[in-house]
Amino acid sequence: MTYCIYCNLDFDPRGPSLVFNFLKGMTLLSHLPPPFNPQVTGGSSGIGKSIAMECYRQGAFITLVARDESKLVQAKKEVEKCAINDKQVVLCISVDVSKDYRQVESVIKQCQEKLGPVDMLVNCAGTSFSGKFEEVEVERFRSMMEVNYLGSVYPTRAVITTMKERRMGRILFISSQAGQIGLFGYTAYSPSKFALRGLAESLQMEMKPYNIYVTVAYPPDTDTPGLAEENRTKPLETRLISETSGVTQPEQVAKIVVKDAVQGNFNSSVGPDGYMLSALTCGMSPVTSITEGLQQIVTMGLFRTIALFYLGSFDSIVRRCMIQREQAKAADKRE
Ligand SMILES: NC(=O)C1=CN([C@@H]2O[C@H](COP(=O)(O)OP(=O)(O)OC[C@H]3O[C@@H](n4cnc5c(N)ncnc54)[C@H](OP(=O)(O)O)[C@@H]3O)[C@@H](O)[C@H]2O)C=CC1
Ligand SMILES: CCCCCCCCCCCCCCCC(=O)[C@@H](N)CO
Repeated sequence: MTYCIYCNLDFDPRGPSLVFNFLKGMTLLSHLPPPFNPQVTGGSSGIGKSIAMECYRQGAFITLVARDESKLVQAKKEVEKCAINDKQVVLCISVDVSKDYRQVESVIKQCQEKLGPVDMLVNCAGTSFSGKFEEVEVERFRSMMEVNYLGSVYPTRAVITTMKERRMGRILFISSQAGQIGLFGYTAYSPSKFALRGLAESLQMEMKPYNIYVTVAYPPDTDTPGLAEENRTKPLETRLISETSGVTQPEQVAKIVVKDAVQGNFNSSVGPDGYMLSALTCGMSPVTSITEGLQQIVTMGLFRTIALFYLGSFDSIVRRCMIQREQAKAADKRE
């Protein structure tokens, strides 16, 4: 038995029976009240910029974090156009979120002094790369983990203490559908996005009693400068497989993920494929509403059946591309 400092009662930290905890785990959440003060890493481009604009439209104070100062200044102007009152401010910080933790911590501290405590951290700084495993430079495996994984750990670590003290906060991680399934061409990228899920699940279990809610978003291909860059090296197989989920607009992704983060939902998915993937890969991830839990239970078998068809078609794409390449090679030799 342990003595509880909050309620002055002798109590057992394991709590009551599993059945009771099952119901308690799904307690309804309180929304983050506006105006909130989000810090958006990767806020100078693509999905991050759209998220900043979406928050600004809801009356938020924003901090944009990225490396390139000219892109930050341009994004600040675009975000400011979405203002709904004249008290709102956009602050820009130029820092590499993946390299030096001390530096990340110090700039975040400075900006909290100016704008007050961050109550929502959006980890969107990231980069993608696709290519065949044996053709990906070895250094790339490390840089992906640095930017996409450590680049989310560092800012989170820098804001969490204040959030815990204030008993309030939201942490949003932008993973990807490629963080739910491993696909041809994503041997360097996918693991860095899967890693965010492990981080998010562990962090959520630690933070829940402090009223801090963690959200992981899994967008499909989204029309951004980052995607255009990735498409320059994308293998045919990766392109054909990704087409299954189509291309979304960053504004649509932003609307969905901001709503989910404000509500405190753990999973945030975009589109019907995204919904199926999230239900199918829910595993032991936290559940944030009774409806969500029931939907997962009821749909699991059906979605796995559908998934087997998808997997079959992906394998067939890979096989056909290989045959096509070998035939082209043989024809080249004959000439
Ligand atoms: N577009 C897509 O199809 C999808 C994207 N995602 C994920 O969403 C996130 C955003 O993607 P997208 O909008 O396409 O990307 P963009 O390339 O358009 O934008 C990336 C942003 O991150 C910043 N950034 C990159 N590296 C660092 C760094 N080391 N330190 C600080 N800031 C950095 C960039 O600014 P700067 O270079 O100046 O630092 C820029 O603001 C990524 O994590 C990506 O993996 C997920 C699913 C689909
Ligand atoms: C029931 C089962 C349903 C299965 C649906 C499967 C759909 C697979 C499509 C995967 C698309 C991967 C997008 C990666 C986006 C990304 O992160 C990069 N573009 C970043 O730039």
